[in-house]
Amino acid sequence: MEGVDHLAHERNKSEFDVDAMKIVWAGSPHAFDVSDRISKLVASDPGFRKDNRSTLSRKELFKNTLRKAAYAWKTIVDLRLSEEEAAKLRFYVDEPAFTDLHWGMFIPAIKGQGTEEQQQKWLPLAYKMQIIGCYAQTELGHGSNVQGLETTATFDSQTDEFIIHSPTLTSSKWWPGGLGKVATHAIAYARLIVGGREHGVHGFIVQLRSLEDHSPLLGITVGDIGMKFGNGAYNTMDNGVLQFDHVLDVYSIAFASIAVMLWVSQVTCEGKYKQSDVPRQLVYGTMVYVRQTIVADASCALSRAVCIATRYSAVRRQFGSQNGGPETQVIDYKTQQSRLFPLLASAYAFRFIGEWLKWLYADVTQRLQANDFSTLPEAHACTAGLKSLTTTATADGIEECRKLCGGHGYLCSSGLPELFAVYVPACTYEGDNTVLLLQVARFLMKTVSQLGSRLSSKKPVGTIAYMTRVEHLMQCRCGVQRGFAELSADLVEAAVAHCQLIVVSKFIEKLQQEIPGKGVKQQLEVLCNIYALFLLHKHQGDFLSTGCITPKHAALANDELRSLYSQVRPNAIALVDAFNYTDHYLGSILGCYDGNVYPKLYEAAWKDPLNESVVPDGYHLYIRPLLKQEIRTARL
Ligand SMILES: CCCCC/C=C\C/C=C\C/C=C\CCCCC(=O)SCCNC(=O)CCNC(=O)[C@H](O)C(C)(C)COP(=O)(O)OP(=O)(O)OC[C@H]1O[C@@H](n2cnc3c(N)ncnc32)[C@H](O)[C@@H]1OP(=O)(O)O
Ligand SMILES: Cc1cc2nc3c(=O)[nH]c(=O)nc-3n(C[C@H](O)[C@H](O)[C@H](O)COP(=O)(O)OP(=O)(O)OC[C@H]3O[C@@H](n4cnc5c(N)ncnc54)[C@H](O)[C@@H]3O)c2cc1C
Repeated sequence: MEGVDHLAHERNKSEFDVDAMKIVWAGSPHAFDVSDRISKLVASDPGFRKDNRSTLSRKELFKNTLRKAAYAWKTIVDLRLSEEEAAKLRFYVDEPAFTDLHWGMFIPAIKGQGTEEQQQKWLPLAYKMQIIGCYAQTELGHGSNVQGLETTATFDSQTDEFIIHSPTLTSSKWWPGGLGKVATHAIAYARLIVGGREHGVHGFIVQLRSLEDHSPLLGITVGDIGMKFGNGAYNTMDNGVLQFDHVLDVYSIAFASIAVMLWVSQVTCEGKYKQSDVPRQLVYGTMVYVRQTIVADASCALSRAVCIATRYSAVRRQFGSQNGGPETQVIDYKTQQSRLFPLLASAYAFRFIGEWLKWLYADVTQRLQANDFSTLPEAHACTAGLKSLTTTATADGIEECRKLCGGHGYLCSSGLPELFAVYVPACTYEGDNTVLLLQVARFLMKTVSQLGSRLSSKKPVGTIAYMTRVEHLMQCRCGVQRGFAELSADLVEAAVAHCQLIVVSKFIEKLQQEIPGKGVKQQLEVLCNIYALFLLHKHQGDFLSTGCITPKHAALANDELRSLYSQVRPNAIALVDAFNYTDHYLGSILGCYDGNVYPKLYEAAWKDPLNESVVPDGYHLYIRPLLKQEIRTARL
């Protein structure tokens, strides 16, 4: 029945202050206030409805996305929302669109790599959306290997301009989000050529389309690359293809012939290339920035799936009826708990590692401005490794949540298929996860000698076990006199172990902070222990081989895990309520707040266009002749 909370009995079991946990999850009272207010604003506005997406064609879907993006922008302007509130609104609208790349990459690239003069020119236009940008780095032939990009940018000292060109088919820009049909400008990455000499890959702001009639400019061929995984999902995004035919570009982002660059380099009016003494990898700075945002997004995506699966696991009953009594809630089965609760713990773990990574990025950015590059290698390794670890775990976790919901998890109305289809490219974009782990492995090879010293420092026992595991995995590999390439598969395992060590140790550090609210810290301690012991159980071979734990320890850890699952059980619904997601944002009948699933599933089925007629289109043409056929077959 509508209005009845079918999960009230579960909510009454909670042993902690849920409102206080909502603040912990949001990050602060202010952050909670903004999230709560904006999520409800979006949920209550029919202009942001999304329950019809699966019934739209690609063109209808894309046009609807443009409408929503424009409507969101009008809402932001009319309500004079702050940058923080606007970002939250775009998040809760929950539709991959060109705005992700405009706000998520184009603007950060100009802020991170542009000169003062370029920032003054481009940022006001971008902030007012008087230009729409994309990040055009990947090409048809190269994505992971940035130094293999083929697009060229040749400096013409006669005209003080750069000529951008796609010399081969494989140099076509391919994948940039927003490029296909919307972006008016791109930050295009190209090989800089000055005076016949090549100076590696740099970024250039290039106008693609007319601001008058949106037609591609002279020398620009641009379009969409076609349908992607899933039906709705990422097909709301116009990932594009772009070819340059000797396009004149006067706005290099990394170069300005008339402005001294703080960061990368400059090309003087006389056509001289001057490389300043900063690491060339600063040109990759935007990718580092986005990778740390993607870690925060992983906690959002995983928590969404876990919220759906947890609520539905409390609603769903199957088997176990005694004397005609109610059947057992599937959340009470130990197998369901052993699959679901580590994902719940991971969602919280990724939330806190995302907070730490945001601090690390801000710290390294501040140091860079003082020409202190000392923490750049660690920042790169951390953002690359944690992006890889959290997106892989989240993509796998969303799929596990679908399976935890049985058959109904496969319905679009569960919200899980769409969430999975939208989320899984995160394992590839912003760096293929294996390629990024190889970067971490390379960093570990260089710093493995320091691991030992870090072991001796006063660390909680749990962390010591995880540190010993990494050191052991590295020494087993480094000790073998074979090349990096030969050992790369093993070194990637050590890289994963290193990233898991970071997540566990930062979760433990979080618990050393003051955390207000009755029972809140206790719940987080349970979740931290579940995260750490679940991984120890999953990788116990590694831990046993270090000698850091014995088989008896491993067995005790498993017993403790079961006990921890029992401690989480009465608090599970409250722990997912703490995410404070509206039913609109969840987009899931199985995960609806009131748990009134079956009537909603049944009602939703009849809304499917296929049920607009009792007799389906095609019956008279195809089925009736089949049923009426007069085939004389002796066998039948
Ligand atoms: C619920 C749904 C949520 C949906 C998500 C919503 C929002 C999220 C927000 C945005 C996402 C939205 C849309 C998707 C956007 C996707 C955009 C993109 O994909 S942009 C393109 C991304 N491309 C890549 O990531 C390419 C990956 N490749 C590389 O980064 C590099 O090629 C490389 C693998 C790192 C190799 O580089 P290179 O060959 O130049 O260097 P090496 O020789 O390996 O190393 C030399 C040296 O430099 C160090 N180093 C490398 N990179 C960096 C860096 N970034 N920073 C600092 N240092 C770096 C490296 O460690 C080596 O050091 P040393 O060993 O000391 O020599
Ligand atoms: C949805 C989506 C949105 C995107 N948006 C953008 C965007 O806005 N802008 C943009 O510029 N790009 C974008 N991209 C492109 C994305 O950044 C690249 O696809 C990504 O960096 C992976 O590169 P690749 O496609 O070349 O993969 P490849 O490197 O070709 O990967 C193929 C396989 O080769 C393996 N491999 C590659 N190199 C090595 C190695 N050295 N050692 C071991 N294994 C290796 C990989 O692990 C993988 O298994 C997007 C991609 C997607 C899917």
